[in-house]
Amino acid sequence: MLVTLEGLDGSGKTTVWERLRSDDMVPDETVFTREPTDTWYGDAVQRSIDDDDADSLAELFLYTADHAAHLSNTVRPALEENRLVVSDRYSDSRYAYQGATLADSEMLDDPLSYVREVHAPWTRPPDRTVYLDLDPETAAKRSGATNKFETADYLATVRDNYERLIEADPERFVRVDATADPDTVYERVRDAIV
Ligand SMILES: Nc1ncnc2c1ncn2[C@@H]1O[C@H](COP(=O)(O)OP(=O)(O)O)[C@@H](O)[C@H]1O
Ligand SMILES: Cc1cn([C@H]2C[C@H](O)[C@@H](COP(=O)(O)OP(=O)(O)O)O2)c(=O)[nH]c1=O
Repeated sequence: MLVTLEGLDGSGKTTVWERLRSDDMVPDETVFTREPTDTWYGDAVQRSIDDDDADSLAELFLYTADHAAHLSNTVRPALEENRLVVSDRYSDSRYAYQGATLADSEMLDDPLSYVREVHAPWTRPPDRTVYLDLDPETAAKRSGATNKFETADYLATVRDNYERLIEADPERFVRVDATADPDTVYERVRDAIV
């Protein structure tokens, strides 16, 4: 089973993901992974994140290349062995974030749909997605605004995009209130996974 953790920067995904790794209730053979990945593809993505002037379309394809390699090298092999895979960010991050960065593009009427279409023929959708729901102001504050994506204005558009994704696929998503205290958030996420 493939479970993904999604939400705005600062919503607490990595905090939960780290804690799940040492939880006895989570099967030992679980694969914990993330996007951007810790590979040279992920390094290329990181360079783009750090470049305030990066071309938005080029950036989409860097993230998408990283996703393709992540699927073939990590996610699909683990699923073939019937292992639980827990990914800190995955395809919905692209739909929500690049859907927002491309919002001003004159070439695309509906960037979110375009990014989904680019993935559709070859991606492997998650079986369950835990969405850590947080308002953009708190998200920007918690994340420390360390990169170009972490402003409340931009994150508001990203959040609207996540809402569109949830509306289109309500069965897959489990919404968790990320303003709750860390222990409560953690228990709700774990209950959604095991
Ligand atoms: N439930 C919570 N309440 C308050 N602060 C939190 C909570 N969960 C995480 N944090 C803090 O918010 C910041 C961002 O958390 P992090 O797990 O890195 O988020 P993300 O991976 O979603 O960007 C960290 O300083 C973390 O300690
Ligand atoms: C995976 C992914 C991340 N991002 C963005 C979100 C983050 O601002 C940045 C780095 O992701 P990440 O390291 O997960 O940041 P955080 O822990 O703060 O949530 O990349 C995208 O824009 N598209 C994507 O497909």
